[in-house]
Amino acid sequence: MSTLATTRATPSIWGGVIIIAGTIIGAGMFSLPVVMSGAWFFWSLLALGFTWFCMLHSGLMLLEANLNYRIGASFDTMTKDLLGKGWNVINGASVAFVLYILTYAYISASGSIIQHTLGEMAIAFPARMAGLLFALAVAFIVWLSTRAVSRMTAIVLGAKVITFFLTFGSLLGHVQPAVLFNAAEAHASYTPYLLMTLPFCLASFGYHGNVPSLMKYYGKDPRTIVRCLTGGTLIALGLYVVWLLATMGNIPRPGFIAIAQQGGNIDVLVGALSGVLHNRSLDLLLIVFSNFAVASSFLGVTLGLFDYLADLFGFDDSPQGRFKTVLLTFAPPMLGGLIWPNGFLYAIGYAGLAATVWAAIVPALLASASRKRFGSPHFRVWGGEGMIMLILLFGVGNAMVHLLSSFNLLPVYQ
Ligand SMILES: N[C@@H](Cc1ccccc1)C(=O)O
Repeated sequence: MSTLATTRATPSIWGGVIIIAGTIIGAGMFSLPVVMSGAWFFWSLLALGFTWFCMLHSGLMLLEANLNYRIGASFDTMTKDLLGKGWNVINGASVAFVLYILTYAYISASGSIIQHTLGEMAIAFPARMAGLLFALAVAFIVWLSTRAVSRMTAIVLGAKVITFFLTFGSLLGHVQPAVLFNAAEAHASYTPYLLMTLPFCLASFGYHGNVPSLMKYYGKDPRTIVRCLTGGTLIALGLYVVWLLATMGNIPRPGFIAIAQQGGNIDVLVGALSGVLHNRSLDLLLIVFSNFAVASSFLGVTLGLFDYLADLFGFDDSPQGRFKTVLLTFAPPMLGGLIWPNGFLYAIGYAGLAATVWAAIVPALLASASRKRFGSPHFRVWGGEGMIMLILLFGVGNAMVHLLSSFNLLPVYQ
C-alpha cells in the first residue's frame, strides 16, 4: 500500500484521489449487495452514507496526527509515541490481521471469479486451483519488486476504471423500479437487518494505511491531502450506490437468500446478475470488471502486508530476504484458501471487526492525544470533542455489532 504513491512524477491531485479510491474499491463491495439484501436499498443507503462520513473523518484525524511527525512516519511511530506500547501492539496486531484476512478473501474471491470466467468460455477449472495459481502470480510480482507491483497496479487500476464506467453506465439502464422498490413483498420489514451491515460497510471503506503514504507523496500539504481523501471516498460512495442500484434493481430481494446460501462469493452474485440481464456484452464487461477490481486490491493489500512483515521480522531486500517475506505473506492465506475456499463473506466481516481498531478507534484516540500534545499547528478536523466521540462510538459500535452477529444474536435475512 505504502509505496504505490512514490512512483508518480508530478503530484497532481488526481494521483492521490486514485490511490485512495483504488484501495477502497475492492473485494469488499462484492459483499455489500448480499449482506444488505435484508435492509434493502434505502436503509442500506443510510448505512453507507453514515459509514462514509465516519471513515472519511477518521482518515482526516489520522492525517491531523500524522502532520505532527516527520514525513514517512507511519501508524507504528504515531501510536507508540502518542498512545504507548500497549496500544501499539493492539494496533499492529489488528493491521496484520486485516491484511491477512483480506489476502485470504482475495484468494477466495479470485478463485471463484476465475472459475466463473473460464466457465463462461466452457472451460471447467476448480476454484481452489484458480485461487492458488492467481495468488502465486501475485506473490511472484510482489517478490520481484515494489516497482513491479506499482506498475502492475497502475495497469490493473486503469483497466478497472475503464471497465467500471462501461459496465455501470450500461447496468444503470437496466434497473427495474418494481424490483428496486421490492413491490412484490407488501409487508416486508427491513430495519431489523440494518445493524449487521455496518462491519461490511466499514471494511468496504477501509483505506487508512494509505494516509501516511499520501503525506510522503505530497509533503505536509493538508489542503491537498484533505481533497484527496474527500474525493477518493466520495468516488467510492458514488460507486457503491450505483452498484447497489445495479444489483438490487435487477435481482429481486428473495433472490439474495439463495446467493447467500451458496456462500455469497463473487461468482454466485455475478452469475445471478447475468441471469437477469440477458445481455452478452454487459455480462462479459461485468466479469472483466470483477477480475480487475479484485486484482488491484489484492496487489495493494499484499504489498502492504509484505512491507509490514519485512519490517517486523527484519528481513532484508535481497532476493532471498524477499523470498522469506513473500512466503510469510502468502503461505498462511493460501493454506486457508485451500482448506476453506468459500469463506469470502466471513472474511470481509472479520476484516470489518479488526479494521475498526486501526481505521476508527485508534485514529480518534490519536487525534485526541495529538491535540493535547502538539495543539494543531497544521490542520484540525472540525467538530471538536463531539466528532472524536462520534468516531469512537462508531468504532466500538461496529465491533459490538460484529460480535453480536457472530453469536447469532442479530436477525439474519434468510
Ligand atoms: N476497502 C478494501 C479493503 C480494505 C480494508 C482496510 C484497509 C485497506 C483495504 C476492499 O473493499 O477490498
